[in-house]
Amino acid sequence: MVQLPERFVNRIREQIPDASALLSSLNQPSPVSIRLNPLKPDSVFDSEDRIAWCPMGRYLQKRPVFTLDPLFHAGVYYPQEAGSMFVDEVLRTIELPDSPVCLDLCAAPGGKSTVLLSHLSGKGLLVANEIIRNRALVLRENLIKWGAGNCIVTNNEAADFSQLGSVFDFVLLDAPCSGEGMFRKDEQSRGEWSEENAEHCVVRQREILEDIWPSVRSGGYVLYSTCTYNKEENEEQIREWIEEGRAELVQLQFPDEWNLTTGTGELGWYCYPHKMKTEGFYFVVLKKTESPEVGLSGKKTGKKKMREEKRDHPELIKGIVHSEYSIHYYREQFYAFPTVVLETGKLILDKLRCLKWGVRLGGGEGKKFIPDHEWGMAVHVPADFPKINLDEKTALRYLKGEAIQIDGPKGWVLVSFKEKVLGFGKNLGNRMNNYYPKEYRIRMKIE
Ligand SMILES: C[S@@+](CC[C@H](N)C(=O)[O-])C[C@H]1O[C@@H](n2cnc3c(N)ncnc32)[C@H](O)[C@@H]1O
Repeated sequence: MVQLPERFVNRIREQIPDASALLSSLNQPSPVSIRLNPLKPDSVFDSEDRIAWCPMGRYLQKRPVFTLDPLFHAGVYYPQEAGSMFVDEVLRTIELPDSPVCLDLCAAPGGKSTVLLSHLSGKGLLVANEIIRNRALVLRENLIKWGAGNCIVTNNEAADFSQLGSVFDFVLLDAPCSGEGMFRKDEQSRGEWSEENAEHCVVRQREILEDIWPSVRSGGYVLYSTCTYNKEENEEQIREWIEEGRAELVQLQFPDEWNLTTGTGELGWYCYPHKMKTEGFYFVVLKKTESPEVGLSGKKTGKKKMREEKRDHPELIKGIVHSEYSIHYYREQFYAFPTVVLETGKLILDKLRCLKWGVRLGGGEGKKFIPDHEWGMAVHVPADFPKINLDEKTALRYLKGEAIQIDGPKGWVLVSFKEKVLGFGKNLGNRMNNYYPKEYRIRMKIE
């Protein structure tokens, strides 16, 4: 086992009274937990223990091989560390408008974005952003699986958002950090830790917070979180914001039996693994008191404007009767986007680098229209195609990208497992062409 860094151990001994208990908990096995998707309800894991602060959260007795479970690929649940699920409890506590515009600024791989989308339950809009492109692609994959249509995925820097004006009612800033809270779950993170890196994180977090601040509307909320115990990256990071009157601290209260620990000066909350069945996690909620708000910037972005074109809707799309979504055509693809937040959606499409915008329905003229995988997975814009339910073994073969034989109607079909959609296929009669995206295919050997 990789040793805990000595300087970390020394600091923890100075920082917290029950340091020995914390340090020895880091050599225990990590709890395994998942969060169910309320948009794709299923009774799987019904008998497992519940997580007190997150109604959809479950502790599992042992770690399954998630890759080999078709329900995981269908977006029925997301494996997530239980401390991170406090985002759910916070969202239930604060008051947001009816159709809130939310941002998850450092979102990949997407765990907390799926909490936000579950909470929004189709209302408002979530912009899930990730600065590193490859990670942003993983984020997109996970959010496509989750199935919510009221979502945009962007690949931008925090400062880019200021072009939108003070548009966000809620910003989640799950900051890149020194990762001490992951020392148990991910041993490698012990080797990557250094004091210099932690100092570097402090500077970077500060810049991100400063850069995103103008994008929060006055009266809006910022949930700041990290997975580290280092108070310089946590309470010390936001103290100034409060002292300077830029924000006020949102007072949260939790039942004593949950065993959360307050940060110094009661600034925020810690999940400590020796006191709770979680990894290390810190969170604090700020309410922006500063005004005036920032207006839309007319600054040239260098990004080519996305021009919407008029096109007749192919037969397959005409079938969608959905008053809450409107259909748009950009660069040879049809998209469905929630109408109440369309203006914001178009603004984001113009100014930022979007990797996902509402629900991509597909493209191609007339009979040659090819439905997009994203449409198949979406719950808010249901795709009305015949469903072919597969057994587990065949479902895994489909997820590996194999051509399979099915007994069903010819043409486009939705392939499912236990009634949960996995993707599209085109049944030719003697075999079905597999339209499961190449980049998402299972590469693992299946016995
Ligand atoms: C703690 S992880 C996010 C985990 C994610 N919120 C979740 O729940 O799955 C922090 C993310 O911030 C991204 N990041 C790093 N530097 C950044 C920057 N300067 N601005 C915005 N995001 C950054 C990292 O690439 C990383 O994906």
